[in-house]
Amino acid sequence: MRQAERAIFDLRRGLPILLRDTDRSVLVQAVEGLSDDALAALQALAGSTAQLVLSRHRMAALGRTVDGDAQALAFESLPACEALRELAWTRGARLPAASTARPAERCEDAAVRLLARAQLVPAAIACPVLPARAAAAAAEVADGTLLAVDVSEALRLCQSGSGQLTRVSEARVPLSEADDSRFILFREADGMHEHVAIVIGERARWPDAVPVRLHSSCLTGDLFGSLRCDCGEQLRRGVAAIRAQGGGVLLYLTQEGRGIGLANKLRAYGLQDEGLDTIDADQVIGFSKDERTYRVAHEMLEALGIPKVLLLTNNPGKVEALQRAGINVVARQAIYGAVTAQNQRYLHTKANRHGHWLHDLLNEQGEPASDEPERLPAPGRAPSP
Ligand SMILES: Nc1nc2c(ncn2[C@@H]2O[C@H](COP(=O)(O)OP(=O)(O)OP(=O)(O)O)[C@@H](O)[C@H]2O)c(=O)[nH]1
Ligand SMILES: [Zn+2]
Repeated sequence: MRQAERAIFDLRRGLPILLRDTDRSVLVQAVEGLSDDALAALQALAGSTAQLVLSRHRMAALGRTVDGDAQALAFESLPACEALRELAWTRGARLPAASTARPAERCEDAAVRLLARAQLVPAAIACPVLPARAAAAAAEVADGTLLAVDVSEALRLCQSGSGQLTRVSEARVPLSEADDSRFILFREADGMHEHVAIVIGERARWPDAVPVRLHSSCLTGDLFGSLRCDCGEQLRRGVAAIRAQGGGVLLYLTQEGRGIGLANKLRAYGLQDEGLDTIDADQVIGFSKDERTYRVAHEMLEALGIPKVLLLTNNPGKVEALQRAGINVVARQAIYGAVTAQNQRYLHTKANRHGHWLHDLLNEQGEPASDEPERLPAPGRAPSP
């Protein structure tokens, strides 16, 4: 999958890539960072008029419910870059009347998925390469100017991730809440994403069902104590709760902003300041309510030899994902941060629209009612809230 992984870097740099299917090739580029000159150059190389490809979440934000995961929009007269950007992620933008939408073909679909994986706004410019221009495009591929990627490979990367993790390095790192901790770093095959397992206490003293927390990174909350979310407190309380039970593991997953990346999370915060909730804000930028998968977490638990866990979370999705992957989640323990004036709305949205188990906390309006572990049904059956 090397070409597809390389494509992510090119897209992030604002370069075009060539996606190749069996019967067609399409030049694609991120709308984010696009200039009018780059757009003209792309169309000249392909010999075709560009289309705008948007995710179905963005289409929904534009008021269109559509089939499929992405739509390709054709215009009677192609808008300038600035207007394309507006269509890609500005709130309140309207589709021009003289535009037609059709379900994206494989290349266009892969373009949007690659952009999401690159943590850019999932909106692409796509120009099918006309037969008369195929030789010119091939020449750019041959001299290394343009990266060509097989569309099946790109789709595979986006669907399943980049394969095996490598355990890279480790060290003892005493923490204020757990002075007997080790950090073990894992790297994904794409070389881009790294995740850390914080192993707390002596393994011989761990409970049979190992206390585990999956924590998705949140720069603003974890590092700076942002009051907009509950992450920072959950992180520290998570370490302390694991320590208090004799030790276990906190997996610190590089999944900033529920997988949309910091740049997009800050865009989403701007939209929340205009009145949208956390889910609708992500949708305006083109994302689902949660872009995370927990395949990496499962692989890390396997690498560490942990088949049976007590999971510290309020998120039913995490329990389900680990159970589906074959980890025996025997119990679930609530892990709360404090409710503040600034994060109250966010927590209510998590409870009401994400289905997080936060109602006890929010009803209490203060300290949690209970953080006793709650036993879960055997895998295969849905856990009760
Ligand atoms: N997109 C987006 N992400 C956010 C926002 N606020 C916090 N996050 C991210 O949400 C994630 C929260 O991660 P976790 O605390 O692991 O997960 P959770 O789904 O809340 O589940 P538990 O804490 O285990 O109950 C982090 O990646 C944060 O960066 C927001 O307003 N928008
Ligand atoms: Zn946070």
